[in-house]
Amino acid sequence: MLAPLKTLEQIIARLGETIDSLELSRTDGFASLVLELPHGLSRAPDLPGPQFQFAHNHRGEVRAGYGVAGEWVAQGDLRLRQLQVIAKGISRAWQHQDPDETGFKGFAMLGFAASPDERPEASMVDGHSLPNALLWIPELALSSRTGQSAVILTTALPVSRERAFSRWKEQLKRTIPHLNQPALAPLTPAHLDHGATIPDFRHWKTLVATALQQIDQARLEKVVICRRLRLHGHRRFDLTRLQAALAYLFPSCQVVTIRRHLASFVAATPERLLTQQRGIVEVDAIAGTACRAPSAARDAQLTTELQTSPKNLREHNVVVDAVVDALRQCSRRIERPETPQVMQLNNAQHLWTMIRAELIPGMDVFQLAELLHPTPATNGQPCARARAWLRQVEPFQRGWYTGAAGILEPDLTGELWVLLRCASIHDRTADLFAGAGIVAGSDAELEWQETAHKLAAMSSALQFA
Ligand SMILES: C=C(O[C@@H]1C=C(C(=O)O)C=C[C@H]1O)C(=O)O
Repeated sequence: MLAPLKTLEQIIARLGETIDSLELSRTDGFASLVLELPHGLSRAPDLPGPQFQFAHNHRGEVRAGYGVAGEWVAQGDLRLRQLQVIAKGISRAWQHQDPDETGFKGFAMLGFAASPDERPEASMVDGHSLPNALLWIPELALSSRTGQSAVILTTALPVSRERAFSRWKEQLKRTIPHLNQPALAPLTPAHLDHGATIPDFRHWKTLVATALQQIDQARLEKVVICRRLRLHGHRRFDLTRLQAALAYLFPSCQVVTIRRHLASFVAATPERLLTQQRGIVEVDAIAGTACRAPSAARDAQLTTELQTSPKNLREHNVVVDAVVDALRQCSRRIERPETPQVMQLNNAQHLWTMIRAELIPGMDVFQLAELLHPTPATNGQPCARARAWLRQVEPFQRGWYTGAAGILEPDLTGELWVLLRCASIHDRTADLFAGAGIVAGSDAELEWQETAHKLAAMSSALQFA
């Protein structure tokens, strides 16, 4: 493998050779230059400044972005439509040059809070962080898939050659030397102090009882109640170690890190809101949860109980039905498996149905997100009533927890992940979030335990950070 400084020299030389292939004097739009990296990436470095990262161990995929070539924020019921209009404009005027024929392209990050009308900053540990909805084209992006990888440099137009060259060179200098650094020496697992959980267990029981009344009166079929747990570490949480621990513990999950200011939002989520590739969309319906057991026999028994539990199947089918209803509005054909599979993670197992649909022409990620978000996996059914009820009773703001984030391709297809098993982290403090679906037959204590298992995904990884 080339030494990092040698790689840096080569990439800067290649930038000099190829930059003139871009039409930097065009009056608007964006230009991206894609340059091959000599080796694959297992993860992207954590560097100061704005950055995002999506890493999926099993898929062997990493996408990361640093710096800002363009960013747009929105809030309110029209937030996705407003960002869609902007993205359509960008899509029409986004030039790419890929002189090394890597096949990679520039991309944006799209993410949004659970609710269109809350100001999530208030819920973040340091009091300021992510806007309600954000579309962000990074100045330097890294993309790696099955051992092949590229760095993608992007600029807004028009720009002079000198300015683009010097900005890109600076970004390369601060990033490339940090690629594929040896793994950090492990630390001893840290003790974490548990701060408050909101709601506390007493309040939780009242919330579940009130939800069950709503369900009994047929006002709601399902609603997802959440809690927030604050943890304090004895050392500053290190994001590189945290990402490595999450990737190791949850190799089939998407490890998401988003940082704009001081606080970072980190998730290891098993659930896709959607993957759109050309005319096909895939959606994960995940609902109905059991814990894992150390003994294989007990674990298998828990799996069977989960698969045959009427309460869990009811909770699950509400989500599948809602996803299918949403997709009917934009699809020619929908494939809906008859029985759910079980998705096993090391802290929990879930009923999981993957729904695939052939889309009518002209659909994009924004329209699909508008149709699908929030599914009853994180909100409830009926959707508007569950939302209104939660707005009244939920004792904290969810922020980006149960929102979604992912990658937007220049053709407006892409992939969004539901932001679960996550924390907002600043210095030594982390706010963790988890929820559980309440349907007829739910038991407050068991649902509380379920949230404890879900919280353990992040808290066990934080011990190693
Ligand atoms: C709400 C969460 O998880 C969701 C709720 C589930 C359930 O109630 O069984 C399972 C998976 C997720 O769709 C969470 O992890 O916080």
